[in-house]
Amino acid sequence: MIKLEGVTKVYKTGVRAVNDMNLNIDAGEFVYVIGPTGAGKSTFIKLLYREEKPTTGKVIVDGINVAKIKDRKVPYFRRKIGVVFQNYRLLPRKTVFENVAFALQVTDTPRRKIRNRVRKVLELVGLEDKANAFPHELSGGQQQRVAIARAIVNSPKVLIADEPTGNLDPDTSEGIIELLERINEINGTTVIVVTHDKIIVQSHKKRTILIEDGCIRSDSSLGGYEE
Ligand SMILES: Nc1ncnc2c1ncn2[C@@H]1O[C@H](COP(=O)(O)OP(=O)(O)OP(=O)(O)O)[C@@H](O)[C@H]1O
Repeated sequence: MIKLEGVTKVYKTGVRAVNDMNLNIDAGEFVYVIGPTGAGKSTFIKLLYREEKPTTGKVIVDGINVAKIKDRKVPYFRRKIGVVFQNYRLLPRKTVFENVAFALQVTDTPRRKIRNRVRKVLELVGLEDKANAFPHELSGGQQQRVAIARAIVNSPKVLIADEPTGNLDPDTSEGIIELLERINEINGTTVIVVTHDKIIVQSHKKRTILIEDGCIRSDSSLGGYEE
């Protein structure tokens, strides 16, 4: 589903954020990406959803060479990939329902279909009773669940979460990770989670990729990592 071939990213400032990276992630995998601050984790995932283009090398997502996508086709490509961030990034003046529906409205889906689909994903994330609430009326964990619902409403093939539990307490974090695992299992979505949370990585025993200085230092399918 995801393939990196000799990928290097050098920013205009001269910083080499990703350095000759090679990687394969199969459809349906659940992968943690860990590493110290500044290691290149965010750059790695930005390359996947074409927020950045590689300086050299190839990034292939679902058979598509990401750097070759024409600018006007980027929105179509992005429907294959749902992205969730640490700070939720919800629209503050829209309700939970509207925040999730928004992602479908831009795709011209009929209204009835939108309603049914949004209800279904809100049920999956456990927020069916919060459809009419505004983001500020929700806890951090609930806001992250809305962000996840929004990210999966278009049924993407890949779901990327960049520090999804960074602002949450341990119990709430565990709930978010369990939800991401459920989406992986139920929908077969390929899930990539960037995290600093050692407890989560050590306890969930999923494939774990350690990035340091823009390189993959270890890649363990058994989960966990060596310090
Ligand atoms: N737009 C940019 N322009 C120039 N340099 C950048 C840019 N974005 C990131 N960098 C640099 O690239 C390197 C890798 O950054 P990146 O954000 O990918 O690391 P990270 O592993 O996600 O870090 P953190 O865990 O702190 O989020 C860092 O040295 C950073 O300063």
